[in-house]
Amino acid sequence: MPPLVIAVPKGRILSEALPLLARAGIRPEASFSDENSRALRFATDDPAIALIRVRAFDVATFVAHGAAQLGIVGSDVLAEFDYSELYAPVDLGIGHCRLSIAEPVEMAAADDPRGWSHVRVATKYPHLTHAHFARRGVQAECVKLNGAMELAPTLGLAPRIVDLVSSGRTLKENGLVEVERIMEVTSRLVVNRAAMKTRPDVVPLVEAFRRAAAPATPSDAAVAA
Ligand SMILES: Nc1ncnc2c1ncn2[C@@H]1O[C@H](COP(=O)(O)OP(=O)(O)OP(=O)(O)O)[C@@H](O)[C@H]1O
Ligand SMILES: O=P(O)(O)OC[C@H]1O[C@H](OP(=O)(O)OP(=O)(O)O)[C@H](O)[C@@H]1O
Repeated sequence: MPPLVIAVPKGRILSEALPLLARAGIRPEASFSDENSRALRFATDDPAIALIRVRAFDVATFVAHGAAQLGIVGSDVLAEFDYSELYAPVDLGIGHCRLSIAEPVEMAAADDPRGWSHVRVATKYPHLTHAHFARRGVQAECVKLNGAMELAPTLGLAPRIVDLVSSGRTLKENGLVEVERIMEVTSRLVVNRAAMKTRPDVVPLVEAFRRAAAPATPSDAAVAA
């Protein structure tokens, strides 16, 4: 049987994913945690498990198509793609943020979201944005960007944005405020549904991730002390 491939996002999730992989008993070769390495596929100390490092938005695509059997991906990306081939059995409790609508501070002072009937929005999440506004009976026109959404209002690209917010610092430093939350986001373990049925090595690994993600209870801490 070929090695099981786990897709892990490069960028900000990687640093939070490393301790989680260690707790799940997955020990990658040293270059995996080196952001400067140009390698994309990495061995682990278990010849039956390999890791690939891909863009956060591509993790879902690799796993949905069976190119990787498991992956770590934000629930924002999962909701944006909505792949039926993906099963997301474990909330990994990392990558906490939220997807929100934001607009310039001055605009927010005189704006009432309940009065919106049509909005033009810059976002990396056109599907989620359309779906959210459609539920509210608002027609949304999306300008798709892949980053730096916060520039859109001041440069006249779109008066509002839909983007991820964590500390709120990026919004603040660009003169924007959050006016509505769309969803809370954490990273999930995703599994290719067909691989789950056909490969006996998938379920034990899902269980290893489940144990690795479980928050330590006070009694665990007492045992450890
Ligand atoms: N500010 C944040 N705080 C916590 N988690 C975040 C934050 N921003 C993004 N995330 C999570 O990390 C994932 C990847 O983030 P993002 O899309 O910004 O990619 P990136 O790490 O900048 O890499 P890329 O170069 O592929 O865009 C998101 O899908 C989301 O789940
Ligand atoms: O509320 P904050 O803590 O400031 O975080 C929010 C920022 O984090 C994400 O971008 P990221 O840093 O991943 O860069 P990107 O624009 O390249 O995706 C997101 O797109 C915001 O810009």
